[in-house]
Amino acid sequence: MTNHIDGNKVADRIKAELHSCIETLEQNDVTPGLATVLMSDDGASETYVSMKQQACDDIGIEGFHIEIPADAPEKRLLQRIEELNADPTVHGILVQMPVPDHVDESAVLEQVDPLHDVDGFHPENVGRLTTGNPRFKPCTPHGVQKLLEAADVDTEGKNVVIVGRSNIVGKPMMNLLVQKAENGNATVTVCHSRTEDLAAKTRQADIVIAAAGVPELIDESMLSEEAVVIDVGVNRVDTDTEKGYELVGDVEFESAKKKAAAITPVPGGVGPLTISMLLHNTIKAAALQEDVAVDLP
Ligand SMILES: Nc1nc(=O)c2c([nH]1)NC[C@@H]1CN(c3ccc(C(=O)N[C@@H](CCC(=O)O)C(=O)O)cc3)C=[N+]21
Repeated sequence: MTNHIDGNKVADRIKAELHSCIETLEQNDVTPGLATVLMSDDGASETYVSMKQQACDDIGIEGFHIEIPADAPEKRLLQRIEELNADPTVHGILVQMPVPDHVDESAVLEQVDPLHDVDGFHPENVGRLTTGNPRFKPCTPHGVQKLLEAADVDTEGKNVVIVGRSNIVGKPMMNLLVQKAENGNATVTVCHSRTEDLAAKTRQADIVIAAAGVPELIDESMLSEEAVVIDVGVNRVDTDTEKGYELVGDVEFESAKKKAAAITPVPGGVGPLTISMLLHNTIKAAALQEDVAVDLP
């Protein structure tokens, strides 16, 4: 019987656990603040940013939403980030990716003060993650760990195949899973667009984490019996429905669920955890900057 892992349920539990941290901060006259910066014409980015701001409202984090025209010069974005770094009411800063082609992504990520970098994308925070002493775990990979934990899937000694090598999911996911730590200690293979015979690799996996951004790339034929399947895909496929698109994962869900011991859906799987772990990192940033001890879940 396949275990359908309910991301919304796990995300709601984590948000409930975060409430006590917010109360501790309030008792110390601290209101955590998260600034989201959007410089994009992409509809998906607007959706995600509004979801993040809504989640902040729900939990009591003060949200600041900044929009910069997609055709503005790069220096306008860099200057705005500099102002946010210096704003005492802002503890977390997230610049929604992707940024426009004319903007240097690395320059943007390095402009965010590492103590405000709630994505965990700043090189200093990537370095701390890879050396096993993370300040901020990137939200989606950390959310995947929370889903595996909730599904009682132990990663120790398991063969994990990550499909995708992005800086925001694949690579940090690999780093978290190889660490000598709880929810780590796995043997990890990272596959990507140049991998030969992908199916041969994924069929060896106890756990498959699909984060390639390719709609329905993984199907039943590519899985071992009782594999655990985590679908990180958030692909918008155009349809003639009212919404104009449907959200499709990197896994062909109806096919994969025939073989998987546990599987996450899209939507309703990893996405909600990305949001919850962003709230987690924002609370951690406020606690660090304001020197308040909180007991994070
Ligand atoms: N600096 C930065 N940090 C990010 O964390 C970041 C980013 N840029 N750029 C884009 C990706 C994507 N991302 C998602 C967040 C929530 C859902 C989510 O909650 N999705 C819902 C469905 C939402 C819908 O209906 O479209 C679900 O899967 O249930 C999905 C994707 C964060 N990202």
